[in-house]
Formats: sequence, structure tokens, C-alpha cells
Amino acid sequence: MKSFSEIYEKIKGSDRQRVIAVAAAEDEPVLQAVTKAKELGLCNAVLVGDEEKILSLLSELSLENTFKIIGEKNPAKAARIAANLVREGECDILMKGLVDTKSLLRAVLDKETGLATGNLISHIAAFEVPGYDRMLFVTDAAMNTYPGLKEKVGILTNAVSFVKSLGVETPKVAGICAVEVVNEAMQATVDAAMLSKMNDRGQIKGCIMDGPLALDNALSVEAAEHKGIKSPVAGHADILLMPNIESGNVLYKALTYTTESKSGGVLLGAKAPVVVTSRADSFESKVNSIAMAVLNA
Ligand SMILES: CCCC(=O)SCCNC(=O)CCNC(=O)[C@H](O)C(C)(C)COP(=O)(O)OP(=O)(O)OC[C@H]1O[C@@H](n2cnc3c(N)ncnc32)[C@H](O)[C@@H]1OP(=O)(O)O
Repeated sequence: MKSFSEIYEKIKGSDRQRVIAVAAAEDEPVLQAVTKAKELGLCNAVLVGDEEKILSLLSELSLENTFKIIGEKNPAKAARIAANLVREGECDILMKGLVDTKSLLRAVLDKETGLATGNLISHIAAFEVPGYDRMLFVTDAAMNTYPGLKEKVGILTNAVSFVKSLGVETPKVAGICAVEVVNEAMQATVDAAMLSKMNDRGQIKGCIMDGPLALDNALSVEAAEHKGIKSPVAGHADILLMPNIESGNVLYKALTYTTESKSGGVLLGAKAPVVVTSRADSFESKVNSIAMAVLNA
């Protein structure tokens, strides 16, 4: 898997059109993205939010309203209504509009109206980075704050299953740390080593996991050789398992702002995929995120 175009190709064979429920849809970039996604034949959408603002924004953007709108001015309530549409099977994907991430995630976790299943829910971001020979997946930049070993197993399981569904038979996972040796003063190195051993012994299946690895060793064969690291993952990582939300989010935003990467992201492990894009994301990235969600719906 090298590019987003392969994801778009896979969607072309899809049996039915998916429907996205947009929470607090009164947001210019999100309206542009769902309109584009519909034009591309990726999906249809139901817009939940401030109806007056939605209609006025569509008109300002010279976009024809071809969507069903459900009026709700309070963004947190709109998030719960949109999540419930997905829970009830009227829609297939939830997408964040002009509502803060925490409110959207709380709507996802709500036991009565949300999308929790008992599985761990985690975020995966995909990057097409110029010069890297494969798609690079980063997890978790958005949902789990300070995951312990058990949560990291859940994050890893979600990521591996998603990346396999894209056609990567045995994803290579790097447990990213500040160094490539176990140091008990850095819990992430201990967690990465335990995950690697769990993978060796078949407790974690479907991938080749190695760690601790520093980012340079994960991405560059030369850097790994220079340090004498012998690892099937070094220089060839498909998935970067980040130690916590700060490192994940910083890497996500660094790739977004300082490289010409194409990107997208989605929440996995819930009843249905959830698109949680950031203000930092481009229009193209929002459409790519919808495509990732459609493929997973
Ligand atoms: C990458 C682009 C987009 C971004 O930049 S996003 C920006 C950064 N992201 C964020 O600010 C969100 C970070 N996460 C959070 O704030 C919190 O973890 C989050 C998701 C709001 C949940 O926190 P709280 O509302 O305090 O909930 P809580 O921890 O008390 O848990 C309530 C119930 O939900 C469950 N839960 C929490 N996280 C879960 C998860 N990942 N998967 C599955 N279930 C989960 C938790 O077990 C609890 O269940 P129960 O009530 O004990 O049965």
C-alpha cells in the first residue's frame, strides 16, 4: 500500500453507498469535504447542526444542498444525535464538524446513544510521505491519552486489522520510543519490549512488532545499520505505535505542516468508523479521511 489512490480504487468496487452523519455540520471545510466526497461517489451525508448556518454557508460556498438536515443548535447535542443515527443504523459513519473533539469523543463513548462496543477505540492516521516507500500509519494521535500496556495491545490490534484490510498482509509495527534500548526509567521502552515479546510468542498476531525503536531506526535502514540494530521492522515500518497522545499528535502535526505528505485519519474499534479531523488538516486530508472511513464501514 503506497498511496491514497489505492484506497480510492478499493472503494470503487463497493456494493452500496455509505451515509455519513456530520455532527455540528455548520463548518465550511467540512461542508466542502462532504460535498466533494458525494461528488466522488464515496458517500452521502446527513447534516446535524444549526440549519440556518448550514444553509447560509452552503449558499456562500455556492454549493447546492442535496443533503438531509436535522436542526440542532447545540454542538454537543448535535454530536449525540449524529452518533445515535449511526448507532441506530440510519447512517454508517460519524464525522466531526464544528464541535470540540472532547464532546465528539464523549458522544462516541456514551452508553445510551453512542458507538462503544466494549472494544478499545483508537485513532489511526495515514500518511503518504514523499520519499518513504510505503504508507505510514501513526497511532494514537487523538483518542487515548496515556495508554498502558493493555491499551497499547488494543491500539495495536485495531491498527493491524485496519492496515491488513488495506492489503498489507503482515504489517511491520515499530514501538516508538526515545531510544532503542530498554530503560526502566522510560516506561514506553518497557512497554515496547513487552509488546515485541508478546508478538514473538503469538500473543499479538498478524503483524511483526519490534521495539523499542527510535523514530530514525524505524524509518531509515541506514540509521538502524549505523546503530547496529538488526530488526525486520527497522527502516520498513508500516505502523508507528506512539508512546502517548503528545508524541502521536506532535508527529501528526509535524508531518502535516512541514512535509508535502498526503494524509487522512479515522477512529477504529467503535460500532462504526468516526472521522475526527483537525483544523490543521487540509481539504484533501478531510476527503481522504472520509475515504478511509468508507472503506472501514
Ligand atoms: C489527530 C487530529 C485530531 C486531533 O488533533 S484531536 C486532539 C487531541 N485529542 C483529545 O483532546 C482527546 C483526548 N482524549 C480525552 O480527552 C479522553 O480520553 C476522552 C476520549 C474524552 C474520554 O475521557 P472521559 O470523558 O473523561 O472518559 P473516561 O476516561 O472517564 O471514560 C468513560 C468511559 O469510556 C470508556 N473509554 C474511555 N476511553 C475509551 C477508549 N479509548 N475506548 C473505549 N472506551 C473508552 C471508559 O472505560 C469509561 O467506561 P466505563 O464508564 O468505566 O464503563
